[in-house]
Amino acid sequence: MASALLPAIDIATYTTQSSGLRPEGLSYIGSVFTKLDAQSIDDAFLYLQQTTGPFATYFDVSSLSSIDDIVSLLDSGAAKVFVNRQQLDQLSDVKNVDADRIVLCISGQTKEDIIDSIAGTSVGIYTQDVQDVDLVESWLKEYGTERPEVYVSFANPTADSALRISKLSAVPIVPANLLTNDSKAEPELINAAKLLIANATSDRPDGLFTTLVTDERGVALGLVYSSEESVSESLRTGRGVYQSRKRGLWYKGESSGDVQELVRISLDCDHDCLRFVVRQKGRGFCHLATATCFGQYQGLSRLQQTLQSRKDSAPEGSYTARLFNDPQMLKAKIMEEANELCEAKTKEDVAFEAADLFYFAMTKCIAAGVTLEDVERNLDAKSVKVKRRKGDAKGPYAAKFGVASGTNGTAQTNGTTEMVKEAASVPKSKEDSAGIKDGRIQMRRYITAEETPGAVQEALKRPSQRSTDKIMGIVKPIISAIQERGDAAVLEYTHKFEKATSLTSPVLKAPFPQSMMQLPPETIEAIDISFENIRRFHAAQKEEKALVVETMPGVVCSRFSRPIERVGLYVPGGTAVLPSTALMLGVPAMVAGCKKIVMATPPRSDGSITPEVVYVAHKVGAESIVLAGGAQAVAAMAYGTESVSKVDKILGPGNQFVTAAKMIVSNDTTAGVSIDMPAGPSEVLVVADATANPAFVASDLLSQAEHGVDSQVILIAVDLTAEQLQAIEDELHAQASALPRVDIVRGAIEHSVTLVTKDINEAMRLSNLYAPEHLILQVRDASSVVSLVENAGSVFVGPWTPESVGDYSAGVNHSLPTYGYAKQYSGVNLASYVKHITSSNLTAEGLRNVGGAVMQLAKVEELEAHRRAVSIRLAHMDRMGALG
Ligand SMILES: NC(=O)c1ccc[n+]([C@@H]2O[C@H](COP(=O)([O-])OP(=O)(O)OC[C@H]3O[C@@H](n4cnc5c(N)ncnc54)[C@H](O)[C@@H]3O)[C@@H](O)[C@H]2O)c1
Ligand SMILES: N[C@H](CO)Cc1c[nH]c[nH+]1
Ligand SMILES: [Zn+2]
Repeated sequence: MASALLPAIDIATYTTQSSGLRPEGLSYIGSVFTKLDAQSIDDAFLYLQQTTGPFATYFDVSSLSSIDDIVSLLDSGAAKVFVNRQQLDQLSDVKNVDADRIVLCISGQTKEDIIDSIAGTSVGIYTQDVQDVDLVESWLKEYGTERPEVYVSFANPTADSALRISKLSAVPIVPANLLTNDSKAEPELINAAKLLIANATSDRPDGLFTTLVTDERGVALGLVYSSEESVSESLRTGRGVYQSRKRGLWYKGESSGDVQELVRISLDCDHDCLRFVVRQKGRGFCHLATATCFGQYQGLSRLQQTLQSRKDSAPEGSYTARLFNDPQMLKAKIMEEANELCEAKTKEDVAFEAADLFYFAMTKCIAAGVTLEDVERNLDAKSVKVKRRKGDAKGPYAAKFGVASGTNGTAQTNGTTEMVKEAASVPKSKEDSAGIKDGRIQMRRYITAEETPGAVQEALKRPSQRSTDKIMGIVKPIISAIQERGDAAVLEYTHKFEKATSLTSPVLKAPFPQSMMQLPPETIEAIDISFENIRRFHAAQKEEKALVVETMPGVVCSRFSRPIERVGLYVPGGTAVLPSTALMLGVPAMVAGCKKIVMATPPRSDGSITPEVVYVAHKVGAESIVLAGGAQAVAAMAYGTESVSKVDKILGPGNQFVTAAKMIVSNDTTAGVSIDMPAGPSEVLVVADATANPAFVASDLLSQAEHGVDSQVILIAVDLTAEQLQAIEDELHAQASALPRVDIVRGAIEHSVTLVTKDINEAMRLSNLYAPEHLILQVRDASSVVSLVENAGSVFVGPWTPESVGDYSAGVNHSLPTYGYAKQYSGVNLASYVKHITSSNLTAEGLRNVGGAVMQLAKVEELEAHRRAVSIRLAHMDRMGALG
């Protein structure tokens, strides 16, 4: 359906234009028109990206030179493009471009000119800057209605010329700044309501227009009548306003409160029925308090209504509410139902299983604030795509079900190395580099010289984390519960999250029973070797002597360190048990001389603790082990409970709940506790040049990718050829496929990237920008590159230094800042366990030397007692003749 009226806008300024229709007023009409040139094309793409809702945008692209830009506009959601003859011919060769999305710009204004111009085409026509409206009117009349859609813009737009064109079923294009929704506005403005219904017909004696009211999904809510006045009022107020045959002008919901927000007004195909699309508020449209005048909503609309009401306030025991509160369970149900739908054979079974899947999928949508209308808008946007995807199954699914996978084909489908090679060849475009075309475990690739700096920065973004607000919303009540109910609350959360329902005490006090640390001798040996290396490296960081400086004769300043008395060490245990983290946190605490070491780690579901962790706790002299994880463990150590000892500082990495809890307690002045740093999902960045061994590079990337799906690994390839890059990618795919945690790796690799740089300087600039937790240098003369490192948690130099030596046994610490915090934080080291105290010690001579400066500054700050503390002493010295 062509629009009854096209407001013309300038996309760069229409949101701020001072007169005429603003964005909301325009949205009621539903479509806008804009003329593009080479300068405004970027604005157009941005506009299409940002504009949601009922706008259909028509672009005059006749002055653009690139046909690719025009196709991209259509692909990005442009409703129609107005093109010149040459562009029309070029577009006819492009697949998937529907003729009804093209309008031909014609120059002449006589009927003969027009017949010539549109010969051989069936697209709409646009005649612009019309001066002689009579002429256009006459050929429009002559043509009748059996003609293509016609769009007309005017050299001097007036209400009269626009109305004349509209009445002949052509579409007037009128500048938005001349349109108004207020019938009482300035006379020089053109009333949009008049234009909208100029071409509407009424078959009723009272002249009212039959009006169908629907919701955004097109579900009929009821039938009413409109007049020019009611349409005008509706546009002015943005509400459903109609013409009641008994009561006159009817502002829907004025007395009942069941008002309607106006979305859009349009005409049907033969102009004898108006359609109002509205958002109904309150109980519903019908006076009988049902959603529609034909009864309650059915099907998906009904499901949406029910789910939304469950989300707003669920009755006790509601299954849907349980799903909202347990995303893992919802995920499991969606997978389960998708599988059952795939297995269903009969018509009945397919309908039954599809209904189940819709229910769980809609629950996911409502939980995320997504409506059916949003989903349908998405479907509509996809349906107008010009550049169609092939639609083959993605790698793992293709491999599992033995079907075609992606555009390049892969080893999974036919096993030919030729095709694998083709898939891995250096990409030319971003789309090629998406890394998702086949079943290979492969990072996205970017050649930095071919990208803008912004695109490279975007590629280096960490995977998005759950919103901080959401995490805080989960963690705060846990912390309050621990503060209020101590041990009982800790146990409750451990029962809930760790499923360790048999546990009756949240703490295990030292000495730990030997039976809890039974280990194979080779494990004991490995822990002992690592323990000793970590001890040595951290002991060497000890400041044995105080730092002493005489700043002026007789003025001696010194600084010495003291261990923090009580430390709480969090050892993660969610996706993997990490006894090595117990070593990394416990050994420096012991070396620093912390008097009380409290360790916390989530217990296993049978209530026991990993024996390796108990063994390490024993070796470092821990006072106790808290058998809890997450925010509850952090809160218990921050505030103390009946059995958990309160600590002064909490250290250790963890997931988002742990990190959020650490931040909250460290900001609570009543807790009196500090933290080490934000240490989240593991990361590694490998810089490799042509001297690097592809197998080594791949193994280092994978060693951090296997930590969790939220891990991220980056390869910066310095001036590598396509073959060298491919060798690394082949290794990565082959090694990853053989790993027990391949599914986790796949998740991590999905948001991991390779950047191909020209030289080592560019590589290091990007590495410093990213500030990785671990930086691996596998380049020629790697030691000399260390001088270029500005930001990194820990650096691994040369081919014989895999990152995992640092994770376990070399001696360096593996508890390191992630998420770019290496720009301002150090990893855990001995200094993390001590505080520094300074002291000053002055002789009488010293006070004479520095006293004048002190007294003068105290005077400036008007702090007389400060000044006197010096002057009294100096006077005393004078009296005593201390210095003569
Ligand atoms: N940066 C470093 O130095 C470093 C070192 C080692 C590990 N890590 C990282 O630490 C992280 C460890 O995370 P993890 O999950 O394996 O273990 P974790 O011990 O940090 O978290 C597990 C705990 O999270 C809590 N939890 C889980 N789901 C919850 C929910 N829905 N609501 C409230 N609490 C919930 C539970 O109490 C559970 O015990 C990984 O990302 C790993 O890469 C980082
Ligand atoms: N690489 C992790 C820190 O990001 C630490 C670790 C423990 N075990 C193995 N790795
Ligand atoms: Zn690791």
